[in-house]
Amino acid sequence: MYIGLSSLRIRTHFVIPTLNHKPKSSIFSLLNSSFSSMSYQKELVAAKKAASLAAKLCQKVQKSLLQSDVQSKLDKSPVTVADYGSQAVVSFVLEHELSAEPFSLVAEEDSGDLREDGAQDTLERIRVLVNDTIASESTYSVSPLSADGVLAAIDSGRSEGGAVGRHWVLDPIDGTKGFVRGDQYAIALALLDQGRVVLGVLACPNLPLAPLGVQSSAGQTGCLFSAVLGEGTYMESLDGSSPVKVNVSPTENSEEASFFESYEAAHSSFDLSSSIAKKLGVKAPPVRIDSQAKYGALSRGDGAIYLRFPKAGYREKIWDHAAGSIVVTEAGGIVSDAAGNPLDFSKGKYLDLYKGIIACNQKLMPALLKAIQQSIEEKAASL
Ligand SMILES: Nc1ncnc2c1ncn2[C@@H]1O[C@H](COP(=O)(O)O)[C@@H](O)[C@H]1OP(=O)(O)O
Ligand SMILES: [Mg+2]
Ligand SMILES: [Mg+2]
Ligand SMILES: [Mg+2]
Repeated sequence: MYIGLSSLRIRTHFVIPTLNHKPKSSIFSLLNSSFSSMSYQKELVAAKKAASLAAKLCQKVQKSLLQSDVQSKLDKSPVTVADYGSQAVVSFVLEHELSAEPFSLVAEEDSGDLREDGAQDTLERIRVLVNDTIASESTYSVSPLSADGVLAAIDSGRSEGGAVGRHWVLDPIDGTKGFVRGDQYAIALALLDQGRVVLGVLACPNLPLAPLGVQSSAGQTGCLFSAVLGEGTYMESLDGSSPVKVNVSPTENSEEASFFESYEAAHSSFDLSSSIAKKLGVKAPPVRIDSQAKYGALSRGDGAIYLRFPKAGYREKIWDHAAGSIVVTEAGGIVSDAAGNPLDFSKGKYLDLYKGIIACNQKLMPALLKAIQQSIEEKAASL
């Protein structure tokens, strides 16, 4: 159902919940029951193993990152040996663990630059990293990958995704700028089934296990979030601990709700988020961290709202939100575009959306959508 708010049509999640939120109408119930009767346990085990191993590789590289490890892509964004290595490891583990299933992977990186003249040293560094990481997993007794094997593993991420069949969706390092800075980043892996996210895993090697802002005595970092449709969201330590169920903040009071946004000012309009926060009466300053670690932190209630408004013309990719969105929705939250429309992961690599991406709990959503619309109108009027 939509309500008119000025010229914008706003989908009222709080009236008709998304498919993840036990909708009442019969068509939604039918759809949901057909998905929830499916088990994704084997896929979940494989995804957790793949993301954890890739996290090991990334942690090793981040500890001693060399200047030569970081390159620039055509769009000027950074890519490192760890982005490539992580993609190769995830691709290898998924194919190995799920060899009986058809395999389709939509992933951020491709091997184009690594096949150029002069990239041999970088490729060799990646090959050694990938083989060392795979060898550290005692259940794999496979011969080491050749350079061609590594290139092929990276390139198995070339699928376009879509609304038919199953597709894995991977960001091997989400938040590469944070990774290079020594800050937050995530390995984000999700599974689409008939265009819908049914499973998501987020490995966040630098995220404290204790809630942000709370000092734990041990100060342990490294979280693994996982979610399967209809089964809730769980967090465990990347070092191995029992998963605990997590939930988004239950707050109904927007004045006490803190919000997350990008660390990088180029990734999101801070002006717009500040205007929205002011309208909601938010008192706390924004919590700015890189990557989908924001979705993980939101899923366990560290903050209550996530705001992301990229510059006009920037197209969001599915691997930047697929895992994070199910981690939040299965923890009881809502993820939508700035007009309240659910994100549609069935259209290939890109998300078509209005203005940006927001997330919070169901009770805060109506006030948040209203504040966003007012702020957008005021900004347009001031131009
Ligand atoms: N100009 C941009 N605007 C918005 N997001 C961007 C931009 N350039 C890269 N990104 C992507 O934004 C995400 C991280 O943003 P943030 O930390 O702000 O949430 C990453 O997925 C990053 O890609 P990448 O996966 O290559 O790091
Ligand atoms: Mg990138
Ligand atoms: Mg990304
Ligand atoms: Mg990335």
